[in-house]
Amino acid sequence: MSTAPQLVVHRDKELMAQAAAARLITRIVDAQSSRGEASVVLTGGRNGNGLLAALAAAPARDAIDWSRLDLWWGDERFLPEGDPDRNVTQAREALLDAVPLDPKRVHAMPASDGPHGSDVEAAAAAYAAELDAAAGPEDHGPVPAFDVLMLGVGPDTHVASLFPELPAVRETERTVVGVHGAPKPPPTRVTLTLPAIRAAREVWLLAAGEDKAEAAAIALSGAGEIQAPAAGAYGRSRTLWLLDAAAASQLPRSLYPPATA
Ligand SMILES: O=C(O)[C@H](O)[C@@H](O)[C@H](O)[C@H](O)COP(=O)(O)O
Repeated sequence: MSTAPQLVVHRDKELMAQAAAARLITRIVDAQSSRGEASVVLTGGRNGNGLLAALAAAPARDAIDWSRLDLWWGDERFLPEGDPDRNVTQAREALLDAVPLDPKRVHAMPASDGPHGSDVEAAAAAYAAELDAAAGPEDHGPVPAFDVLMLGVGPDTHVASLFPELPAVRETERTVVGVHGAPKPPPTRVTLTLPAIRAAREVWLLAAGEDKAEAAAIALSGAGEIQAPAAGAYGRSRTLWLLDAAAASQLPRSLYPPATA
């Protein structure tokens, strides 16, 4: 059952990142107060890392009990450990190295020089097994019901490493797959699939900047998920698009309230 997307439009990308960070703090604190822990899926890219940097700078940052937060990734560039282009490397620089996380709860996707070597399919299968092991009886399938799963939106409407028309976006069974020939470098990646994304309680799509305006308009206009993967990304109880005015500039005004501050 897909949840209709809710849109929030902010003045500019800086304010969008700050507001999204504040929203994430509240969501994590609420989950931790009701369940004793929280789980969040991070995304790579400028908007995703911008949110993490805003979170690092947020005055209320440490309302989060970092020791009871599980972090997962929606995708990862299949590069050696520590490569500056890996999403986990950039997340560490933006936030993770500044907060007292429990290392056992930071679930980075395998690197290309890890135990699976250059076998990206084996790396994907290992991450799928880790997700399955973390899922509980109350979850819906072999993936934890993440509290928030965040996705940057590419100019071609890709999310995670699910690119239009490529095999990964067509996957209906596996939760994690390898990607070859990604149009956004590097070409080899590991990614959650749409079934895994849809296990999340809430899916937040981040789109800021003029270069996202066409993608947002296409994805929110009823396009199919194979041609526009962002259109297929929705949560079990909430699907939230967080945009800035530039990224929302091609959307019908009827889709969202007047831009908030
Ligand atoms: O590994 C990646 O590159 C990201 O996970 C990717 O899905 C990203 O979120 C989008 O391409 C948007 O990136 P920008 O925010 O930089 O436009």
